[in-house]
This record gives sequence, C-alpha cells and structure tokens, in this order.
Amino acid sequence: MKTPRSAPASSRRPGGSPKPVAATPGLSARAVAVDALEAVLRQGAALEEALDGPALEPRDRALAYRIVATALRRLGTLRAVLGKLMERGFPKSAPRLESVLLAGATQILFMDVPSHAAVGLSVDLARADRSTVGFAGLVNAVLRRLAREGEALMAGVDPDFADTPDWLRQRWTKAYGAETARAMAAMHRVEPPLDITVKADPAGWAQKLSGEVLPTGTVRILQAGPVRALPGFTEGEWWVQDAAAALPARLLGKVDGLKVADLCAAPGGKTAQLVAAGAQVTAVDRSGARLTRLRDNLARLGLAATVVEGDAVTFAGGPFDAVLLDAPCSATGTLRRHPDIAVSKRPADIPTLATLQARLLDHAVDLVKPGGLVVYSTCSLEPEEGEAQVERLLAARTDVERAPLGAGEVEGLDLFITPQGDVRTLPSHWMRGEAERSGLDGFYAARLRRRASPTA
Ligand SMILES: C[S@@+](CC[C@H](N)C(=O)[O-])C[C@H]1O[C@@H](n2cnc3c(N)ncnc32)[C@H](O)[C@@H]1O
Repeated sequence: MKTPRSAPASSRRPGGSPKPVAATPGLSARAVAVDALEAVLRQGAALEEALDGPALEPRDRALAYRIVATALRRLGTLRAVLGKLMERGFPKSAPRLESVLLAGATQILFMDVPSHAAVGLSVDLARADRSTVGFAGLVNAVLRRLAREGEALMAGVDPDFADTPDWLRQRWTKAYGAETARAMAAMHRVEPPLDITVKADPAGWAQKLSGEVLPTGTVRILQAGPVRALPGFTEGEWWVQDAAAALPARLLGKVDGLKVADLCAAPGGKTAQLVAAGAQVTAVDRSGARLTRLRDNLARLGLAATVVEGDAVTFAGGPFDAVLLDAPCSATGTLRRHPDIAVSKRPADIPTLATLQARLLDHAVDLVKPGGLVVYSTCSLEPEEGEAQVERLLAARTDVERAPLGAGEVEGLDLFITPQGDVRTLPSHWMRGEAERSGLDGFYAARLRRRASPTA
C-alpha cells in the first residue's frame, strides 16, 4: 500500500492568504479527514494507514475517522448528489476540492453535525489550501444548497446501487442472488459494532463492557470508543476480532497439545485463539511489519508462539498435526470495517490472488501429517477465493478429502454451514434487530483432511 504523499493541511505552508487550520475549533479533525480522503481516493492508501500519521486528540481522531469512513461508505451517493450540484463537474486544477466537498456533504447528510458548522468549516478548509482557496465561494454555495435540498437530491439515488462498485454488485448478485446482494449493500452502509474474542468468561466481559455474547462466543460491543481505553485491553484479556474471523480456528476442534502451523498469521488473531486453546503454534507470515504487530499482540495477551518470517508457499517446517491457512485475499468480506476496499480493489486482483491461494493451499496440505486437518479460510465474498479453491484442490489431489462440519459440532455455527459442510458467512447474516448490532464479515472456511493413505 502506498502512504499518503501530502502533508496534513494543518502543517502545509501554502503561503499568502490561506490561514492555518488549527486556529478554529474542530477544523484540525476535518483537515485530517480531507487529507485522508485524498490519500485513499487518489493514492491508494488504506484508510487506517491514511489516518495513522497526524497527531490528533483521540476525540478529533475518532471524528476524522467517522467522516472518512462514512464518506467512503456513501461515496457513490455523495458523488451522485454533488454531481447534480456541480453541472460543470469538478475543476481539474483542484482535485482536492472534491474531498473538501465529500467531507462537508458527509457531515451534512449522514452525521450529527449542524449544517452551518459543516458548511463554515468546509469553507475555512477550502481557504486553507492553495489549490482550493479560489473555490471557497463555490464550496459555500454547493454545501448550503445541499443543506437545504439534500433529502430531495438523495431521493433519486438508489444507495444499494450507488454505493457498491458495479463490478462487486454484479459478482455478488451472481453468487448470492439480487435480494442478498441488496441486503449486503445495506449492511455496508452501517458502522459495524466492535467484536472481541476473550480469553475466558465471555458473559463476564460482556457485562463489564456493556456488550452481549453472540451465539459463537464472540463479545459484541456497541459504541465502544477508543479500544485501548476499554477495561481488559491493557491487561491482555481480549483482542479485537470480527465474529466471522473467529470461526476458522474453531473448525480445528480440540487443539490442546497439538503442533499447529498458522500460515499467513499476522496480525495474529487466529494465532492467539490457537495458543489460548493450548496449541503449540508456529506462526508464519512474509510481512515483517505485520509480524511486529503479531508479536506485540501476543506479548500484550501473555501468549507465546514460534514466529517465522517467510513465504508460506515454500515454508519448510513440519509435519504438523494441523494447519490453518487464512490466505491473503481481496478482503471484500470486510467492507463494513474497511470501506476503502471498495476503492482500492480491482477485478484483476481476484485471479492474481486466486493463483497465490492455490499454491498456498497445496503447500498447506503438504505440511500436515497424514490424517491431520487443514482449515482453509478467506475473508472474501468471491467464490474464486473460497469454494472454487477447495473444489480445485479436491479435483487435483487424491491425498486430501473434505472433513465436512456437522450440525451442532461448533456452537452457534449451524446457520453458516453450506450443503457441502463448509462455512460461508455474509455481512447480511445474523440480523439482530438494528443493523448497527447485526451482521458479520463475509468469510469462507473449509475443513479438509489429509488422508492417512492416498486413494486412487
Ligand atoms: C488475511 S491476512 C491474515 C490474518 C491473520 N490470519 C489473523 O487472523 O490475524 C493475510 C496475511 O497473509 C500474509 N501473506 C501474504 N502472502 C503470503 C505468503 N506468500 N506467505 C506468507 N504470508 C503471506 C500477509 O502478510 C497477511 O498478513
């Protein structure tokens, strides 16, 4: 991923008339939000990366995050509505102007920010940058009109279509049907709850954190605020992990005392689950930076694993009692939490990733003992990265078979078991009243067994 090239507006020295943005309360958060939007939309930066750099108070950081995440979730709708107000389109000489307007329109249409404040701060932001200072009047006019006519302008836009890139909507309609594709689009518009995996006592932690225990044991918390400030974080009692991401490791069943390879392990959510369940884990990942996060996470949790930096396609350890391969993928199942993925991913990414996944899966089977289990998972909604990988493997090799999941085998999982005995979750699954407390990431997981003796 590229990192943002532009310095935050708050630190730019455009010279002359632009005024420093930190002078007005609330402006720094908006400036950082606009910079981050620019980085995501024009430089391919990941959202979290884009918000990583600038120093901000936690409250301002949270506000900047909400502006950018909401703008990305509603990007198609926002562009459609702004397009109606900008008959001549966005001036090519000021690409940043679009981000100023997107951030302003997001606050007016989708956030609890008084319109006059959103308009005023957006105009100040336009004035603070050399490339947009000449468009401050336009920003004022467009956003004021939006504040008056926003509802009517949005009425003609179907968000299920507008906010999902065409290529993804078409794929999901083909794979899951039009109705489900619409239901998934609706979930992608909503800020998801915080899901955590606890070492022990989910009910106790749910009570302490004002959350609820989901049927699979994940604790779900609404309106959590900064994660690090929550009870139990510093003490290493739990880690952040979407409810769906917590499922693959559980397909291995009892792992106490087993030697388990966790391939593509960083930042370590599944490694932590396996270690906490008593396995001797070898965690392999090729990214040194992500392994640093894995080591930090394990240290905070007081858990230990053997960590190997290297390519899992050629990793020469083993044999292992069991292998978990949580393969790199398009991550289209995580759009609720990472709305930047709708911007950064391209159709051509799917076959490239599928080729890598096939090589990783073949090698994962080679690393397990005869009779041992392999779990293959991806956080993708694309069948080429899930179901099709397993079908290909089973067609190509006689030394591996599916070990289908049975009903009632893993608590809370029955809803997601496919006719083949795999697991498929969708963002629109698990509707539990309001959308804000519903859903889970889109995941695929299959359990396979290396045969004790290959059959012809
Ligand atoms: C989906 S993430 C893994 C998430 C992790 N299993 C967890 O639960 O926290 C995929 C990981 O695969 C790693 N990766 C990609 N290609 C790899 C390869 N050829 N060998 C090893 N790791 C690889 C990436 O660095 C990334 O950390």
